[in-house]
Amino acid sequence: MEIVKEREEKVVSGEADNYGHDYLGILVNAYRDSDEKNRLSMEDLVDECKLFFLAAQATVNSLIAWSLMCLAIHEDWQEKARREVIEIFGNQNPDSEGIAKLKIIPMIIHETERLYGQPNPLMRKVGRKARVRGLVLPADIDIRLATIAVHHDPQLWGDDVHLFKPERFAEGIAKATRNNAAAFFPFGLGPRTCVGISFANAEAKIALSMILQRYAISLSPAYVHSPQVHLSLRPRHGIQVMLHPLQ
Ligand code: HEM
Repeated sequence: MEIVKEREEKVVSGEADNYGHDYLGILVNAYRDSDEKNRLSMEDLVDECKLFFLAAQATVNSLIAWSLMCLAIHEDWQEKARREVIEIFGNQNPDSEGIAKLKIIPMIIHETERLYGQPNPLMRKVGRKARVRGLVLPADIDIRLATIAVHHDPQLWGDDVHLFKPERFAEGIAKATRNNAAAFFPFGLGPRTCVGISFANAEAKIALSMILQRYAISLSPAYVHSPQVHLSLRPRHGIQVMLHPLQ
């Protein structure tokens, strides 16, 4: 609320001529909308900020951490990924054109999302009685879609379901799931699919590329594998890796 106040004061004092063009600026604009019908309350503004912070921070943080752990263990994939990154970016910072060309890094990210993705089920309420194949769902019941169970189902992924095998995604998600959209949905499905999906994947691609450009990664002997269910699936004791500068 203090940050919002600061932005408002800058406009009042003439130091700035708008509330900013970032997400917070858009929210402050809506909070100050002259049309009461479109106006956002301060409570909603704060709730939006909390939602974006919680939904965006822990999730991407975990994704990058688990991806690094997988790369530290699977040195062959680390090497393949580094070769791709150097080929595309050299020692320059990743740009959007290069990010679109990455093939190996997205495979690694999807496989990490499959193995270490959202541990909490998606919740839905059944609006009206529905039949799903042989199953009758009465109106008003709550259902929970356990993403992590689906992502670890040997019937969908094979007996090697628990192994880190990015090659599953070599020809994209549709091929990996044999066109079954309900077999892989780390960001949810349908109208309420995560709004941050592209942003999250871009962040992970950039972070992994920049680390691989600079360091060889190996797992510290101090690391204890203990995934913990929280907002995201997080490493209970952190992930201790050793970074060896490449120069
Ligand atoms: C690896 C990273 C992420 C994962 C795995 C993830 C996953 C999800 C999932 C599963 C949902 C619920 C979808 C549903 O109920 O069907 C969701 C919702 C949401 N996510 Fe993400 N998310 C990630 C990153 C982000 C980022 C970076 C942002 C913002 C920049 C974000 C913003 C949101 C918001 C605002 C919602 C609520 C959407 C709604 O209810 O309409 N997420 N996310």
